[in-house]
Amino acid sequence: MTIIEFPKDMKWGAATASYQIEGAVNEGGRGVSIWDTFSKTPGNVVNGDNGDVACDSYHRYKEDVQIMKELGIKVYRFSVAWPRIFPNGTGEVNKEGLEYYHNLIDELLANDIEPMCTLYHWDLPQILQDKGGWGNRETIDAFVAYAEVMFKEFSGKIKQWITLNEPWCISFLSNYIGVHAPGNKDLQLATQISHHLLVAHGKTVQKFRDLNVDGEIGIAPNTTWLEPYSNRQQDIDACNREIAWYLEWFMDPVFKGSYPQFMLDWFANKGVHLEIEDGDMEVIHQPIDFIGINYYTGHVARYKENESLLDWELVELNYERTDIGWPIFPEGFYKVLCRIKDNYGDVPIYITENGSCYNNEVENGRVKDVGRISYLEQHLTALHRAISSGVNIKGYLTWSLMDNFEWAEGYTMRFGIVHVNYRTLERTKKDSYYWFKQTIANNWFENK
Ligand SMILES: CCOCCOc1ccc(-c2cn(C[C@@H]3NC[C@@H](O)[C@H]3O)nn2)cc1
Repeated sequence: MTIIEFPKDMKWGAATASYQIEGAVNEGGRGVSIWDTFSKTPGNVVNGDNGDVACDSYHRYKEDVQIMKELGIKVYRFSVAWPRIFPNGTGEVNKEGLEYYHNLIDELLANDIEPMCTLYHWDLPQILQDKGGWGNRETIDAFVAYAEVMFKEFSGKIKQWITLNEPWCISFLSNYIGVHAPGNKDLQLATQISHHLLVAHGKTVQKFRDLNVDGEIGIAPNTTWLEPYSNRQQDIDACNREIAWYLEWFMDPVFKGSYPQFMLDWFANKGVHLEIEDGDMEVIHQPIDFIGINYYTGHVARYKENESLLDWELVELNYERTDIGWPIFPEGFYKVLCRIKDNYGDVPIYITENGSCYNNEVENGRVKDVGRISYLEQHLTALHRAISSGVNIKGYLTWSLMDNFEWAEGYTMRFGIVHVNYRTLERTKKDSYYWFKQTIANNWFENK
């Protein structure tokens, strides 16, 4: 038995996102988002699920905040739906949208919970997509204008801001692989979008500084880990390319002011020509206050010529998997955090998403999600190893507070520590909720 104890100032929290929990898509003056369009296009989402109702948090946020308060979290990460603030993407501000988020934030503050606000968690106003979306440089300034309204409206209430959630998903998953909205399958477009996203991030950080907003600002890349199957250089290089595709492709421009040259060369060999305007890299290279790191899973892989985009293949070693099929790979969590420290030094890091999919249902009023508790034990141990190795971890927010709309998987995949009955919208705290509550209260847990 080993006690895993965290630093005294560790901030514990939970995370959600607007399109995944709010519902009320036609209320409060909200405009249409690309996920409304994508989810209602047949074949894109399992069972044809969509976010029309989701967890109905738009109406039930007070109940949700009480669940957070009982949990004992210090910080709650949520995202703002851009189409609630600018229904048409730009132009007239929707006051009802601002009012909803004031009500949510006031409820959090009244219960001594700090709001961590993600400005963009994938629900782009459809009207902007109709004009090219993130593939159109004009969307950059539309995003900065939206962020400016949010900064001016909520400065003083929100002290931690995240510009973009998972830029790899926004660019490559959604515009090259094509399984998320808007569903393009174009490497040139996706790579150019990744650049526009970084410019939007940098210009937003500049605006944040210019407005002298009280608080901190960061960005939340999603990460993965590929462990080389052998110590052959080709296996090591192949795994490095995939890890860099999620991490250094985005964080090197932010922290070093340039893209990784080996990745630029790789994309050039695939016919990609990145349009970089004068001053773009300087704008992207704005100092930020923290990084939000999202980590779920890793794999073992090896080089395979002409296989997929980056010439690697998975090697099946029968790791235990969660119900969504992702291997349970806590070693990768530890290693990617150490890689971030090696790359970028002591930048403060919040784990803004880590969690697992287990689809246990309610039985006699209880949800025995033992798999999720085991996942948390393994990944919090990996996190503790990283802290012990000198990684500057400031907080851990689990994904997710509650079961919700898991994008292309719809409602079939449950990531919450609170179960949601999507027919009745009843919330049921899972065994993992009580385990996490005790861990937060103790600031330690026992590894058996
Ligand atoms: C068919 C080929 O497919 C290639 C990989 O396809 C995916 C799909 C999904 C993910 C994915 C989903 N999540 C969880 C979310 N993070 C943000 C929050 O909104 C959570 O819901 N993280 N990563 C990655 C890769």
